[in-house]
Amino acid sequence: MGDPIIHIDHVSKTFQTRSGPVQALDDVSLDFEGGAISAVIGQSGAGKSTLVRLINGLEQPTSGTVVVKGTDISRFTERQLRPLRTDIGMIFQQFNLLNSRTIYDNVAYPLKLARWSKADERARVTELLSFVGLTDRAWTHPDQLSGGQKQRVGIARALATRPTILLADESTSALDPETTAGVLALLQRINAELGVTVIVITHEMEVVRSIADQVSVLEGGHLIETGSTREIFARPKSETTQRFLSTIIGQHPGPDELERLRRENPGATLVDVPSVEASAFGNALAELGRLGRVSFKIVHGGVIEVRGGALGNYTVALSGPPEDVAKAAHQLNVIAGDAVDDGSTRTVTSGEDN
Ligand SMILES: Nc1ncnc2c1ncn2[C@@H]1O[C@H](COP(=O)(O)OP(=O)(O)OP(=O)(O)O)[C@@H](O)[C@H]1O
Repeated sequence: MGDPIIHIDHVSKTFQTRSGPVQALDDVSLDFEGGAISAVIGQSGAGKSTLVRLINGLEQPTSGTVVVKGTDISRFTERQLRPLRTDIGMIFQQFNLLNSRTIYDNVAYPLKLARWSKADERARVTELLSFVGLTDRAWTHPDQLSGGQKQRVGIARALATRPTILLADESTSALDPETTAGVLALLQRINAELGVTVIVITHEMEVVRSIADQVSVLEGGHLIETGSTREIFARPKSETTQRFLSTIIGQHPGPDELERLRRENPGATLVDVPSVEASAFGNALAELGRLGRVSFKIVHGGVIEVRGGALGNYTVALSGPPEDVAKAAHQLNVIAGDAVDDGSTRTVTSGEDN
């Protein structure tokens, strides 16, 4: 990893409320890589929005430091924060557009605040509306647009002052899956074509899967996992991450499914292979094929595409002479052992149980 563009160092944030202090973040240390798309995932109340507000200086940490592009902004005044605000664009779940203004004026708004000349403003807004595919809607109002189009206006506005960092706080949570895919594709273009560092805050693993290079998992104000998306998807350490993953990756069979699989595969040994690279799994199956006397069938699971490859969870039914089946189960253990730290491939039911 290169130099982090944002460095969060032992940050805690406590809010004083009438019913007592609320610790929104507890000793969080986290780096965001410049030029990457990073995601922060967590359930409601995990501390995601608080983290975003610390990055753009809307909140100050109770302790610890927030360093943006080498500058500690933790104790900055409003005046000191001004240049940072134009360098960090922000998009929101509810779009936050000005309904009484045209699309053009919404996008031009930050440029007016930054006192751009009329000519520069016009050129920039024209360029941005073309980039987000809304040139023909410049003179309409937000209430005439669909949710996806409104978010595109939000994105154009966020990019107006040419920020190098874009914070997207639940930017697709109000959108249907198809529209979400369009907005995520746009965020990828912003990252790839404009070189903008994108930080996506979400409670949806599907958003992480489809665009994030890196992911950090927050729970109850604690950072419980951080790393490359591929690594975390292949080796989820915490139960929370596993739960998030189970929403998108083929799950391990539950007790009822296991019962059904046993009924449908009498005499077979069922082996569960968690979160393994699809290519490694394919190679392992080819090896099993060479054992000759073992027949195998994938009876449960699924494969997902993540940045840089495919990962899957599989349950395999093995049948044949017991010693060969044991050997085959061992081979599956070996590939999963490469994939997960605890080598947690398990034989969930052996042929002898039936
Ligand atoms: N200004 C505030 N005053 C008091 N408590 C706050 C404030 N902001 C956040 N909190 C509390 O801090 C905790 C973390 O909130 P935060 O909004 O950061 O979580 P989140 O992960 O973004 O959740 P959500 O997705 O629901 O917004 C919650 O318990 C919340 O009630």
